[in-house]
Amino acid sequence: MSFPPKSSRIATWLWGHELLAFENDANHMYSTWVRQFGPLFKIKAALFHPDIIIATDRAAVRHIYANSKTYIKTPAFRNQVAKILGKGLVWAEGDDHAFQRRILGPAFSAESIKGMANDVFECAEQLESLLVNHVRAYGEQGTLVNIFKYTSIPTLDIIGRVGFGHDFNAASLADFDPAAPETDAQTMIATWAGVMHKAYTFPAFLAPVIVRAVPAWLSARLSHTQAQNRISTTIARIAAPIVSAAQRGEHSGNGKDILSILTRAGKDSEGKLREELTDETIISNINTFIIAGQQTTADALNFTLLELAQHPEAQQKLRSELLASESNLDYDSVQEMPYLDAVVKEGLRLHSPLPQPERLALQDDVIPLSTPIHTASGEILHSIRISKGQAFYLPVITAQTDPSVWGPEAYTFIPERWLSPGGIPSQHELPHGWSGLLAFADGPRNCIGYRLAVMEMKVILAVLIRSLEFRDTGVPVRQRLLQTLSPMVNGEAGVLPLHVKIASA
Ligand code: HEM
Repeated sequence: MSFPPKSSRIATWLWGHELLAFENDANHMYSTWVRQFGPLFKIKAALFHPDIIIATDRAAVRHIYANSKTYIKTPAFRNQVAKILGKGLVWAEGDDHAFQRRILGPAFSAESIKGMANDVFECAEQLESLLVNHVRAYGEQGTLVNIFKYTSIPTLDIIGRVGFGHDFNAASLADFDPAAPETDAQTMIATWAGVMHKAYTFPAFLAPVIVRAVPAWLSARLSHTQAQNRISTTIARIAAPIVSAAQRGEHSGNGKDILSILTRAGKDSEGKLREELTDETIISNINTFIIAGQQTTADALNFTLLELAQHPEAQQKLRSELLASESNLDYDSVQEMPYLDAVVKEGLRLHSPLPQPERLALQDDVIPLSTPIHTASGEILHSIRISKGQAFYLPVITAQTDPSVWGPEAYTFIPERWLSPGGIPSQHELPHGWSGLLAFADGPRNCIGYRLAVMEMKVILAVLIRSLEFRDTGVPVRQRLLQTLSPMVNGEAGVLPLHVKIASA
């Protein structure tokens, strides 16, 4: 298997190829190397760790995701997850994961998500009025807005409401001092911002590299882990009494939130809550949904709004589709809008918020390949043997922008490609995953919240684009992997300036 060159500039003896990948935009180096070495190659890991396989080969990725009991999340990652999210769905492996997934599944079915639509619309409309009022104060020409500060408002409010019937009242996030947060929502977002602002520094590169090399007790002392812990402490404090009430059958939600569905689905044949469904499991999962579902969806919205600002013709086309709708916007009308659907898919293709899932092989295995490897001795390999302990990175944006699959305009935002016959590669050229993408991963551990995420994106974009116009400022925006995919401007993380004005019909 090939390696990128080992010149000291590219692979240093101490940091392998990992530092270079970390310093560049998310997946950028992997995309460069895929063009040179094909969709499966090895990189040198930092601190003398064994080499890591980078895989975007669709048969290999499908095999890895499908065999989730053989390819697990790395122990270092799970240690962090246990402390930050608790021992919920993201942390669980094997039979425990299968149990949790079975119990939680009904809360994320198509029908359950439809039942959450009113909450999603209300939160989206609240953001719409907030922005409209803000922008209107500047008259017709509108004003510059750091949209990054606004997209977390509906995504946090939605997950609070549909998660456990709690209102975070996140509107105050539009204007607050992160050094002196006053509400739970402000504490959580300020903590997240603190983590993100450090996440592109060298210590942040070092943290996971050290975590995989040292025992769990030491990793827990890293400030990085401790900061994230503050988010889960806040969530646990809010969630604990609500969960206890739900366990007693006294939860006052509207019956359509995840907690209500979970406590209904988690009852045994005698109507008693199954004992495996402890308060701790439920609180860990509420925590998991808030952290896994809030910033990811906000990131997807940030970058899709940036693309729409940079492609005014696409934005106008979307607005025309929204305004042409004869009925008021509701769950059904939003589902039926083809251009909106194409915009969401194109946004997630180019800007997947979790662009680098990783896995570790628990046993020796043979992995099938869709692109055969030609060895130096002239052999053609249609599969590769790997050994127990082999680590993998599965770069999502690299796979979804590979010009050998998506063509010469692979990196360009073209929603129309999803609407014209032959506009996207044929099914056998695409990975197995939602809409032929890997944005929500694949297999038994795919994103359980994908339907909710897609509905949130559709509703929030629909509500914003019908009344506001977003324009690019021309400032270069980088997309760095800082826990999730984050915009960075002039070296500052969490900044995405867009010019916003009231839309003319
Ligand atoms: C655009 C938004 C989102 C994206 C792109 C996204 C992406 C992903 C990806 C790639 C994974 C697999 C990670 C891995 O296995 O390494 C994942 C897992 C997960 N996601 Fe999402 N997600 C989004 C929104 C949400 C939402 C809204 C929720 C819940 C409310 C959620 C909850 C979860 C959970 C619980 C898992 C773990 C599933 C399991 O291991 O069985 N996500 N997500």
